[in-house]
This record gives sequence, structure tokens and C-alpha cells, in this order.
Amino acid sequence: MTVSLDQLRRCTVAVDLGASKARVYLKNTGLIVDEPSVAAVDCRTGSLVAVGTDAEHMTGRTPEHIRVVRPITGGIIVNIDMAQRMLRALIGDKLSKAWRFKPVLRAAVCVPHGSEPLAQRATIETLAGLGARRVELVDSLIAAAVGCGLPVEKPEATMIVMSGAATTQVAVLSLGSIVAAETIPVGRDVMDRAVIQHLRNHHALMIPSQEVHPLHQMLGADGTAIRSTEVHGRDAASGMARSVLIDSESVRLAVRTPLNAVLDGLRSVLHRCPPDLVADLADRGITLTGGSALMPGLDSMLRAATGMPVSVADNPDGCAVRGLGAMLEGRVRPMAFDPVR
Ligand SMILES: Nc1ncnc2c1ncn2[C@@H]1O[C@H](COP(=O)(O)OP(=O)(O)OP(=O)(O)O)[C@@H](O)[C@H]1O
Repeated sequence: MTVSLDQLRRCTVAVDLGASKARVYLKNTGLIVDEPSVAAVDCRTGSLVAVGTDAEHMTGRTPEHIRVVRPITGGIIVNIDMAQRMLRALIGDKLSKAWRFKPVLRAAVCVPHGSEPLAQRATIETLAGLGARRVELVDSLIAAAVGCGLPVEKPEATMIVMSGAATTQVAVLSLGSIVAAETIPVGRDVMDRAVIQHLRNHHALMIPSQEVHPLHQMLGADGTAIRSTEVHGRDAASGMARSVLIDSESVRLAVRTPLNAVLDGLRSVLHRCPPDLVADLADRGITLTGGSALMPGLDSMLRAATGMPVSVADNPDGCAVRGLGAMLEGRVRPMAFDPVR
């Protein structure tokens, strides 16, 4: 079964359920949900305590009876019931008006490239439980390329690197189709964990995840990058509070392994492309998108490693759902694009 642009135009909502953010785009309205895909649950009663940003703020600060859960891991819905409850709470009554005019709700959902049939089934079930009568699945790389404004329908190569919280997806597209693509299980979360592990191994310091974000600022290559910064955490041996001065080279070293995995994936995609398409990319280069594209220095690290021009898309987070929204609203030139199913 294939999904055409005509079928997508009949959909009312576009949905992107990521490991970090849940986004819902209502046709002819815009983004109605752009919140962390997090829920806080009271284990004693099973009731939802908070969702989205409020739930995310509770991470690591809850009493024993409250659990903060992420129903989506690596772009895969691992807890359908919780994902439905979270989405229902996030959407609230924002869909009720659309529902009145379109009693048969059709939804289009981004799914990671190469996702397993079971993962696709979980996505369909989640949306069906929310009242969608029909769910169309679209490869998130195609949706993101459209959302970045790339000329995907042309017989020329475009290369997109979409880096999210849990995964980085790389693809070369031409004529509306994916020529070669790879999903690498490395995103901002993995980079953060690599830095946390590095500090533990080399400085015997355990730091909370929010302490990692200022460290990444040191990777910026615009000359304004900070050379060193003080991080606060707990001494791994004594358990006492301690501060350590960390320099940018330490952070660069910590993210080298996950970054190399992304580069291997990128090379593998280029190897599988015909030379004519790779030649197109010498000028056009790579478009970097996804929330992690905003990580300081990621573009310059990719540029240095590949020797190709790298540009960060405008508003890179949410490109996929915006691209899907454009398809729903018919703002995309007709093309024979490769759907997921
Ligand atoms: N300004 C910023 N600087 C650095 N990182 C950022 C910034 N804004 C968002 N991020 C990171 O981007 C990630 C979220 O990106 P995105 O919304 O594309 O992910 P997702 O679609 O939920 O994840 P995935 O595609 O892996 O399922 C988070 O890990 C977040 O820390």
C-alpha cells in the first residue's frame, strides 16, 4: 500500500512523535503541540500528574511515588497506552473544532527511516486510540527535507542530516525518493551521556544532565566559544559536592566517539550513491536539521570531517512536522515520493 500526496491532503493532522518532543500540526492552523514527550505518573493511583514541559521539569526531583516516563524511545513508541494518555493531555481541546467539521479524523505521522513493521504498528495503534480512523505513515527524512525547503522533487541530489535526541538520520534524496539512507543511534542524548561518562572517568565527577548543556556551548567554532568552564557535581568516591574546571578540548574528546559513528553513517550513505549524485553534493553540500542541529559546533565538526559545505536549516527543530503539514495543505509540488507503506 502506498500513500500519495492526494491521500495526505485528506488528512487533518500531522504528527511527529520524537524521543524528545511530541509535535502536532493542525492543517491550516499550524503547530498546536510542541512539548517534551514526557509524562509524570502517580504510581499509587496510576493517574497522570503532569505532561510535557511540566513533567520534564520534574525529572530527577520526584518523590518515590511519582515516576517520570518517556513513552517514546529512539523514535519508537514503547508504551502505547502512556503515549495515548500523554498526547490526549497535550492536545486537550485544541482539536475539537477540527473534529466538528471533520468527524472522520485522518492523521499523517512521521516515522523514522527504516522503522520496523512493529514500530509502525505501534504508531498506528497510538493514533487510532486517539480517534484517527486512518493513519498515513511518511518517512521522516522526506518530511524533513520538504520542511527545510529542499528541492526534493528535482533530479538532483540533496543530502540531509537530521539529528534528534536519540538518533541521527542521514539521506541522499533525488526525484522525491530516498536514494540511500542510514539511521545512526546517536543524538543529543548520546552526546550528553558521553560527556557525563568522560567526566566520571577522567575527573571522578558525577554531574546532573542539565550541567552538560553549558559544556556543549564550548564547542562553538565562531571564535566566541568559551575556552573553559566550571562544572558542579558530586565526587564519585566521597559523595561530596565538588567543582571542576573543564576545557573545550575535553568536551571535544568526549563527543569524538559518537560523532565518529555519525560520520561512518554519512560515508556509508555516500558510498551507496551513484557518482553523479555525489558530484551534485560537492556544491550543494549537506543540510543539517533536527533539534541537535542547534548544538554549537556540530555543523563545523561535520564540515571539517567531510570537507563538504554544511548549512543548518532555518528553525531546524520541527522541520519534519512542518514538512508534513505543508504536504497536508498542498503546498508541495506534485511528485512521486516514496512513502513508508
Ligand atoms: N538550542 C539548542 N541547542 C542544542 N541542542 C538543542 C537545542 N534545542 C534542542 N536541542 C536538542 O535537540 C534534541 C531534540 O531534537 P528533536 O526535536 O529534533 O528530537 P526528536 O525528534 O524528539 O528526537 P528523535 O528524532 O531522536 O526521536 C534534544 O536532545 C535537545 O536537547
